[in-house]
Amino acid sequence: MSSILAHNLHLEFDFSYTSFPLVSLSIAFGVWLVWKTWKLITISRASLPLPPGPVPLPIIGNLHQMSVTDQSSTFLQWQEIFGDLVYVNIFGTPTLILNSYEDAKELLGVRSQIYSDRPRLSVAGELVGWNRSLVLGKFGERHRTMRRLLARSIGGKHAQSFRLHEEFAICTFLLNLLEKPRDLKLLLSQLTGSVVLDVAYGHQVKSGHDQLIFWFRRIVQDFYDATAVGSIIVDMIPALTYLHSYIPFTSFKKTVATWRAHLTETIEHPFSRVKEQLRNGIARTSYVAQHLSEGPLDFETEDALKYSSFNLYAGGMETLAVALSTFFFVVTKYPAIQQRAQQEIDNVTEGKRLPTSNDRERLPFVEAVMLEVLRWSPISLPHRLEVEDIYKGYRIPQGAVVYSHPWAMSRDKRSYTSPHEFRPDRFLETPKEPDPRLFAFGFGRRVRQLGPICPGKHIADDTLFLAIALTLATCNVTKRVNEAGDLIEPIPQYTMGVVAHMAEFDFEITSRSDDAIQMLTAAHTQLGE
Ligand code: HEM
Repeated sequence: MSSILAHNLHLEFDFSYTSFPLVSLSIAFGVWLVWKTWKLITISRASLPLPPGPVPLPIIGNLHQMSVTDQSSTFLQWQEIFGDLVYVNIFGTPTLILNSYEDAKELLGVRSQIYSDRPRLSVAGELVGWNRSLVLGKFGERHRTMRRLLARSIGGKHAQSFRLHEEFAICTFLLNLLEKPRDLKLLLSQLTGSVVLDVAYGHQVKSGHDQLIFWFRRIVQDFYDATAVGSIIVDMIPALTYLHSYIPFTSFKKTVATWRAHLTETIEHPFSRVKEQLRNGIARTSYVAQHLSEGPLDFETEDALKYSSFNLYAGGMETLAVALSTFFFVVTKYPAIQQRAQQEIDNVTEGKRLPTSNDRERLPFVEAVMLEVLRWSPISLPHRLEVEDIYKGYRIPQGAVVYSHPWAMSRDKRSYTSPHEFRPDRFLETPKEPDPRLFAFGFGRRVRQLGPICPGKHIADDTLFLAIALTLATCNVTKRVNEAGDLIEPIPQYTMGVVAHMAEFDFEITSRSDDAIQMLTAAHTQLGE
């Protein structure tokens, strides 16, 4: 046995010894081949064209062609000229606009591993501190930890444990709106702020002067200011970030310090309060309470929990409010749609109780109204490509900011007939037109939702449905009559910004019956404990 082994060893030695020059040669050839192939690939990659787009100017690129107030219209015009993939350069930052669902699904979904980072914002991110949050943080392990925590608490069926939170906030909203219809915008932001703060921290908003809502509104405003025109220059030329610290007495430094202090206060305070409530055994069900009560968390996990909880307000407050203001607009404008949906609800509840989420399957038209509302006013957040990519024969440079453009997807004639019409039946006919939830909540890895796709989409879906169903069940929304006695026809107008808002419009709201008010009041009292 041992001799066989020795023989074999000897043979092996012999073989390698005699062929040494040959082996070295083949290694050298292999290295040369790899180098040559790599060179060829990089040269051929570099020679690939960028996707088509408008001609840029030196230094500022296409900045001068971007509308500050109506970005979407500019994108739509470019789509007409250049097609679904449009490439622009904004002050040196390569930027790709994805106008079709298929391209967004492939790049941001299938290739999410390299397309899930967020653009760097020097002022709001690094200087103020938003870069530790979910929405502006670097895509990596910390981001994944946050997403795991969220998925385990508010993702999928877990979202159902917050339905009573949502009902309370909606009943409060409707009772207030019936008293002050002119305050729709304010009351909507109170409603949606209240839903997300209750989900995040178990905090019920009971008055218009809520301290937590005040803090959160303040940091959102700070964020908008920190990403406004002046700050964008710093974002484009990051070196300026460091310059600021050498310029003495600049008011900018003070402003940034104030923004930072606001952010810290808003992140720390509600989190500590839940901890205290847990110690005293009085914490309500919430995202933070659920995770903290599972036992002591290590430092990184607790920090991830803290930063992801504060992001729920930033992610959910305005988006929900925009969708609901679209709903109020369409029921004002299209009375026939309102009556048909009310009839459907009355058939199920017989007007004797309020509709709940359990009625959803028996309210297909109300569901279709909700889907059409989502289709009408979609939003998106930019992604950032981490390494160079090739797609459809085009080179997409590393660091490119990638925008999915959901307005183009929702108005795409290839997917929707008469896309500019508000027509809920499109989701009831056979074949059904595509469900807008496929793009309205963004793109990313769908499996276990670890990519940047909206983590609050189930909460949003539940809240939208409930708010729409409860409003239709208890209220009549009508056009206002002007002094000459004519009906004021609402016109759909959006003000574009980070999120597109429905411009204010005239409407009247009355309760459908005394019973409706009683049911709302009873639910509000019962749930507000
Ligand atoms: C109608 C309502 C809503 C819409 C249309 C919406 C839509 C979106 C979209 C398009 C994104 C960007 C996804 C991407 O990067 O591709 C997003 C992200 C996000 N949403 Fe929502 N959302 C809604 C409601 C909510 C709610 C209620 C919450 C919280 C409970 C929430 C929390 C978030 C957060 C935290 C992010 C950032 C995720 C990340 O960067 O990983 N959203 N949402």
